[in-house]
This record gives sequence, structure tokens and C-alpha cells, in this order.
Amino acid sequence: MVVQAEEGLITASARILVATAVPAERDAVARAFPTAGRLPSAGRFPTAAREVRLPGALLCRTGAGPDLLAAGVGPALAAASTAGALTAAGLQGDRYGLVVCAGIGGGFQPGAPVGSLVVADAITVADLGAETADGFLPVTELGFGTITHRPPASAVRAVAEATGARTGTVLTVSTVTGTADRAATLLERHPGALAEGMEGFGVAEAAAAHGVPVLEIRAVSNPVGPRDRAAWRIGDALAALTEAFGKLAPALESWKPV
Ligand SMILES: O=C(O)c1cccc(C(=O)CC[C@H]2O[C@@H](n3cnc4c(=O)[nH]cnc43)[C@H](O)[C@@H]2O)c1
Repeated sequence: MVVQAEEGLITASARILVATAVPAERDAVARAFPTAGRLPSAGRFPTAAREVRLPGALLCRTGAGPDLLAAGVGPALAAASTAGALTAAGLQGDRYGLVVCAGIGGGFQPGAPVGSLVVADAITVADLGAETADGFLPVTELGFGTITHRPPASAVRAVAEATGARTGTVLTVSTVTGTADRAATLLERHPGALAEGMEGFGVAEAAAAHGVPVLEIRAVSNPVGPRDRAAWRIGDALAALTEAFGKLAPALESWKPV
């Protein structure tokens, strides 16, 4: 597989790490790689898969497909787990060429209806900063760090074309949005936001620290807004994730030089 991204050449030997939050999401991605084997009756992984114990996380090496990591819920644990996997690969001299954060997420309405797929052109942390009397200040305005990672545009396009995903900002939050007011505030601050999740920025920080490009793909399981558990469609979103990854392997192969 040869992929040219803005960040550099990803070669035929490049491996892909897919970081989800929970095992159910990881297994939804695994189901898209039938060449890796059948799901064993007693197990969760394709038969060709091998489990590698890493500090704080279990890595599933599918062989034919990408490596899969259930990295944990929230930006901090997802960053720690992803960094561990990237470090382990680097120490073995077998670095990853791409990290993909994938999972279910909330969709801002009407841009990202439940059941739709979103690929991030910006991975932005929404609540890292300071609350002041005059409103929220992002951490960058306090003189620290970054709040946005930008995936390679050519890769984002390839994913969108192959899967039909909508393209926009995916926000990372530490607290799931639960009111219409909060959703409106987030959209006012981030007019390009289509979805929110809890891991993307953490995964992206780890990838950036290792100089590896990152993507984020979210299948929308619920609307962002007033809390309504009856409106969750987690099964449908997991199925959409499987379908998306089924279309992704050829898309990655067809990425063109920028
Ligand atoms: O209790 C609630 O109201 C509630 C609403 C949505 C999601 C949750 C979760 O605990 C799931 C967190 C998990 O799933 C991703 N996720 C899914 N939907 C959203 C969302 O609307 N906003 C943020 N994250 C979401 C997230 O990436 C976590 O991995 C609870």
C-alpha cells in the first residue's frame, strides 16, 4: 500500500493502527476484514489475529488488516494507550504509517443525522482552556499547546469518496453534551463541527508526538443535544462503522500524491 500524504510518504510496508474507545467498536472494525479470518465462536477477534499485551491496553494484530486497539474512553486514556502502541511499534522498528481514531459519536443536527458517517478534516478539543467572566478561552490563548490537529486532506477526501462520509470538524469533549444550550454554544464556537466524541484529540496528540498522520471517523449513534437515551442507535452506528471500514482498504490504496 502506497499512500502520499502531506506529511510524507507512507510506504507499502506502512502499517495502520485503528484506535477505538471500547471493544465493541474495535470488534465492529474487525468484522470489516474477513481476509483476516472468521470470528471464532468463543472469541472476539478474527482467527488470524494475535493479541499483544501493552501497558494499559491490549493490541489486536489482525495480520491482513490494520492493528486494532481498544484504547479506552476519554482523551487522556486514549492518548496514553495510543502512545504506548506507537512507542512499542517504534521500539520494534516497525512504525505505523497512519493512525485512525474510529468509533461512534454524537452528530450535530442537521449536518450529521443519526446513522451517518463523519470523517474529520479537523480534530479539535472543545473544552481545553479556561472559563473567564468574558467566556471560554482555549488553551492556545493561554499560551499553551494546540487545540486542533488536521488530518491529511488527501486522505480525508479518499475516505469521504469511498464511504460517503460527511467531512467536517469532529470535536473532542471530556463531558458528553447533554443540553441544547451547550450544543448551540459549541456550534457557535466551532461552526464547522459535525460530530463530537471523547477520544479523537487524545489519539491525535499521541500520533503527532510520533510524527504519524491521523484520521478520525465517527459513525453517528445519537444527536448532540438534550439527553435522550431512547434516541441512541448504537447497533446501527456499529454496523455503519463495519461498512465504512469494508470500503476503506481500497480507498487507502487509491490515495493519490498531493
Ligand atoms: O449518558 C449519556 O447521556 C451519554 C450520551 C452519549 C454518549 C454517552 C457515552 O457514555 C458514550 C461515550 C463513548 O461514545 C462516544 N460517544 C458517543 N456519543 C457521543 C456523544 O454524543 N458525545 C461524545 N461522545 C460520544 C465517545 O467517544 C465515548 O467513547 C453517554
